[in-house]
Amino acid sequence: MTSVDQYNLTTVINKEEFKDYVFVKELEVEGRSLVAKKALYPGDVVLIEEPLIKYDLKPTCRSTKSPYFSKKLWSSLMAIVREHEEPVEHFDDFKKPGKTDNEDDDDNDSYSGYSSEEESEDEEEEQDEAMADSDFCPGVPAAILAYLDIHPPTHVYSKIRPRKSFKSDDFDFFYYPDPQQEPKWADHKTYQLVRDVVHRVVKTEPLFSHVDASDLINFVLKIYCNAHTVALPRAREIPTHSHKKYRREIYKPKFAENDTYWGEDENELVITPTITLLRWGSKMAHSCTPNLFLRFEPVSNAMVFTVIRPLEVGEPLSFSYLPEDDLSVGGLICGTAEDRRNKLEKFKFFTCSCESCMDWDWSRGVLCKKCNKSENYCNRQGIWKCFNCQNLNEPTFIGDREKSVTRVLMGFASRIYNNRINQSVLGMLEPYLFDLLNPADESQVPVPRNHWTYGIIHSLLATYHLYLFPKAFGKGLADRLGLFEMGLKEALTYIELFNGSIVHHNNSESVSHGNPMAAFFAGWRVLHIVIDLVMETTENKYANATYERSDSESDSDSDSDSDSDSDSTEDKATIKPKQEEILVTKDHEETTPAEPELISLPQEWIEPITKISNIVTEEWIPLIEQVFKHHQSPVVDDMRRQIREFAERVEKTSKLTQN
Ligand SMILES: C[S@@+](CC[C@H](N)C(=O)[O-])C[C@H]1O[C@@H](n2cnc3c(N)ncnc32)[C@H](O)[C@@H]1O
Repeated sequence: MTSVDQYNLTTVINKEEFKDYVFVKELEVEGRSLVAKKALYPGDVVLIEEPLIKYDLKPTCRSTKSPYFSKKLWSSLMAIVREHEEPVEHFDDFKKPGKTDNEDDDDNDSYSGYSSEEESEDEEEEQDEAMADSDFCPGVPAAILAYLDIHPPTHVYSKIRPRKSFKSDDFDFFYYPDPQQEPKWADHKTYQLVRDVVHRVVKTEPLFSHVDASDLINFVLKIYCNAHTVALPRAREIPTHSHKKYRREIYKPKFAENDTYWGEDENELVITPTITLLRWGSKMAHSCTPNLFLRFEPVSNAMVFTVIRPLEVGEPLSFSYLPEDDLSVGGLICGTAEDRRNKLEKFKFFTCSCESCMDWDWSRGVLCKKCNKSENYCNRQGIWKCFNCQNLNEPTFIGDREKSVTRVLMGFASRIYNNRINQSVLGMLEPYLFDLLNPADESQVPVPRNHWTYGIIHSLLATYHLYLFPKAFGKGLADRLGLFEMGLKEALTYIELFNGSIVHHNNSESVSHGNPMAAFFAGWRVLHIVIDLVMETTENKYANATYERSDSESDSDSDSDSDSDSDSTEDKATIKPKQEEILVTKDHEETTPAEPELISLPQEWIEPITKISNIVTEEWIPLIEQVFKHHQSPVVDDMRRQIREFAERVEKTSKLTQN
């Protein structure tokens, strides 16, 4: 074991704690890694580090961040990479319920009820996007462009001042697959792609004529093996209702000082992906159930690594190299262990041997053909076993069915959460998702309860019933159709499934921990919709209202108000809450909403909402409070405050109903 102060610590901001908390150790499988020097506890911040290099993954103009960017060069780099890479499957390809992969979808318009003009514009947009992003685009072009920051082409752009000057050995500290050391890498497809692309770029692009091809190949490989992708928020939209507005008012000044990269409300953020390479952050092993949580703070320009579960002396520190979001297959939330391993082998050059990958794949429970329970799991060797009847039999669902369910779900999720939902997708969503759970075609296997896709189906259904449908067709109609009750039960199913990861597996056969932070942030997507709905529904928004009437209005309009149609009524008439009763203006323009008059929740909502509230307050809040106890985040503080207000509101309004 070696002390970290034997090495260069210039990029480390919390040097004292870092030296006190970790050692460098050569591990048998993971190689050089950081291990705990003393017992560590949730909330301990082991490393705060500035990146050695940071650049845009998708540069769009010449800027201080991308001084060598030009549209021509970028298109040329993208075209070279695409020429060398294999075509990839995209998830946005929908088929109707009951249709097989090979059937034509030419009656799509009559099914969705939308014009073909609108449809074809969407298709064009999608094709553009599919062209723009592929497995190695824009990753490889962006890394190649970033290399010019380190080795500037002085012969062409003598006027561009380098952003930062690098020492000749700055990049020696990073692992990369080197075929000269280990000949097996010469056959790795990603290695071959990078090698061929770089040779072509150096040969054909004048800006790269001074570049040593093998140094650039190594640099791109070091980026792939060691760098982090950080999604920074770029712009924020105006909040829509007073509760959100109030939240934003208190949140805005803090946000300007400090920020985290996973954002507050994905629907309101435009994200710009940034690549960062950290000298020490890159020395931690990967785990699919990591013991550290990683976030970026733009103001201090630093990555922060926080402990999320207790670590014993000598235990390796780990974080996830894989995406933690709920949109990427092969990340911590979506996909199977096999998907994760394939991704790590392709992009990170290793076969994962973390505790989760050595365990049974608990995210992939499929139906046992013998006992018909979704308790059949697979191990690393591809052996299936039923944990209910112990049978080692051939399971159902895996193969084409699993692939097509995955493709459909990720297609919907990507459209919904990237704000690319049109009316055609909106029309398909519910029948499609219901069909996955109860297929009209009896030869199709329903999605099993213990398969990861079951949770995603419920998150999408909850989003549809609680948010998308009411937004498109009105809350009154959603209420009359009982969609809120349905959506709340779906939200509960989703949150209960994630709670399994928050408190980790208690199955006696399991050796792996869960993914509490990833589960918390993915769960938030649905939780915040539930919170907004409950807060809005339990406030009497007409309590302090005045009724203003314009002269032109006829008397017959006056009786048109009813609870269930409140949205449309609000549009037509002029019922306005009194401004001064909503916002109490204080000396320094600080605004506080007036105490709302509370109204009861509908009786049928109470059970699912109370269960959701109990889970998040008893399990999630203590976890978040521990993890952020030494290093606060305004984004998480705000989430926590919202959860507390929600729990209080649920308690108060459930009593109202009981009275
Ligand atoms: C970012 S580097 C980690 C530091 C590296 N060991 C070094 O010496 O610089 C990633 C490499 O560490 C090893 N590694 C990290 N996590 C691993 C895991 N869970 N299973 C197997 N190898 C792992 C792999 O060799 C991988 O390519």
